[in-house]
Amino acid sequence: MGTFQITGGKKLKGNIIPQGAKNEALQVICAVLLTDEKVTISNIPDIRDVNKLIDLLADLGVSIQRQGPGSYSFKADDLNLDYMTSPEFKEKGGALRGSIMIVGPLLARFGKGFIPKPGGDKIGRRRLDTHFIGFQKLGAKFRYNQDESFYGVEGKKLKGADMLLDEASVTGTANIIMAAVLAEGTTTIYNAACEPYIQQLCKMLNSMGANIKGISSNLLTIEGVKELGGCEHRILPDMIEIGSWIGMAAMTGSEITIKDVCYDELGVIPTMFRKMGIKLERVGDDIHIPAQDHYEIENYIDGSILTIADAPWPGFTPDLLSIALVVATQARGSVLIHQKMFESRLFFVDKLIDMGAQIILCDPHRATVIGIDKQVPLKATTMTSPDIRAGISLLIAALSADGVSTIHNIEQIDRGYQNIDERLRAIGAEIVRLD
Ligand SMILES: CC(=O)N[C@H]1[C@@H](OP(=O)(O)OP(=O)(O)OC[C@H]2O[C@@H](n3ccc(=O)[nH]c3=O)[C@H](O)[C@@H]2O)O[C@H](CO)[C@@H](O)[C@@H]1O
Ligand SMILES: C=C(OP(=O)(O)O)C(=O)O
Repeated sequence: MGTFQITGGKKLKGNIIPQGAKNEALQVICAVLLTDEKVTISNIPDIRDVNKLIDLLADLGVSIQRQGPGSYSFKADDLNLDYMTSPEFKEKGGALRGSIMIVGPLLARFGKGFIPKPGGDKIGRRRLDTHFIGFQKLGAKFRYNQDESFYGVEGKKLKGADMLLDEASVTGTANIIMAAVLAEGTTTIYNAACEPYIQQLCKMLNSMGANIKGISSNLLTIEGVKELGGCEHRILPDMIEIGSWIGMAAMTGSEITIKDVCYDELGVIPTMFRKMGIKLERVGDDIHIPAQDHYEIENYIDGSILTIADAPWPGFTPDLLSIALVVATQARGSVLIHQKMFESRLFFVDKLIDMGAQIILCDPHRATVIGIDKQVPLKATTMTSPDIRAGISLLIAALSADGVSTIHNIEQIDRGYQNIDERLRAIGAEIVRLD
């Protein structure tokens, strides 16, 4: 279990370049399985989850070449499908959430796809019904081995279908799209997720020869094609990292410029941080956050307390709620944080309370934060990162705190943040990685 030791209270200053988006990378890397031609993807983040997925594809027989930093070419022309029933796959395939998205492409191209129950954060129940109901609508047969928690779908000839998803699942939508692009006929997916990750996947698939319409809406129409070819694709900057750096700048009172953010793809994220009183300026395609001693949370027009709640895109992403929560602890004013999607993502507030934050955990989904307006800094402490976004939130708290904090289980942070200690040291943070 790795550990960070952080000496808090330092002002940070400088530029930070966001990594490529983790959740987009996991989708588009799975999409290389849809063709036997070469697919080159750039801006791939060098993080644990993505590297595990790349390893998994290599084990499946995809030839992978590193073209340069963050750039890989993939050629899925000689796959070993028997690997999917091997004990090794049953162990490795379940190590991350994103691996579930190999099932759609394998089903579409080879008529079968298997996966052990996928991992990812333990942040509440994370069902997979949407994925498998979608595959069944396309004509696949589903089976689930409860003893081994092993999922499988088979179907030699998928047929386009109309479907209304039971929920706008991000990975579920991606999986169904990747199955439908090679199905015979037309598929419509209503209540589709439309996060930038999904939009990027659809654009990539169209450049491979797919025919997807309605991109960026919740109604996708897909005309199946016989085969897909190679392409080149660049991953967007990670919007969750960008939000994390905005929060970090505000909490530590630092002046930071986040470079090349693809601002137009950020949806409500900048607005939400502005509602928390954080000044941020768009400069070209950068975000500049000036040093601020105070920031004040806005109330609603009628004077009532602001709620920050997650929702499927274009709503506020659940992956930034923990960060909004930690930022609120040092704001002037109060806010209700309502994590609607996941039921176990707010328990890390105990640690913030130990550090001196004023938070009332109303129930597993809601926490009221009474900001202390930086009158007293948080106190350093020892903590363990329960999940990726709680982990980064605790790290931000530690950077702002008075004294030396220790965070254990930093593998959770490394899952999604590339070289984080080195990048933060480059802008003045005092953070040491202990093994
Ligand atoms: C690898 C990857 O891409 N992971 C992301 C993906 O996970 P993932 O695709 O696994 O998450 P889903 O979108 O399927 O669902 C997330 C949770 O929200 C609930 N739900 C979902 C949609 C909805 O309309 N109502 C609802 O309540 C689900 O029941 C589930 O508990 O999307 C999540 C939601 O943005 C993000 O937190 C994850 O970072
Ligand atoms: C919950 C997340 O990731 P995963 O779906 O991989 O667990 C996340 O990125 O915040």
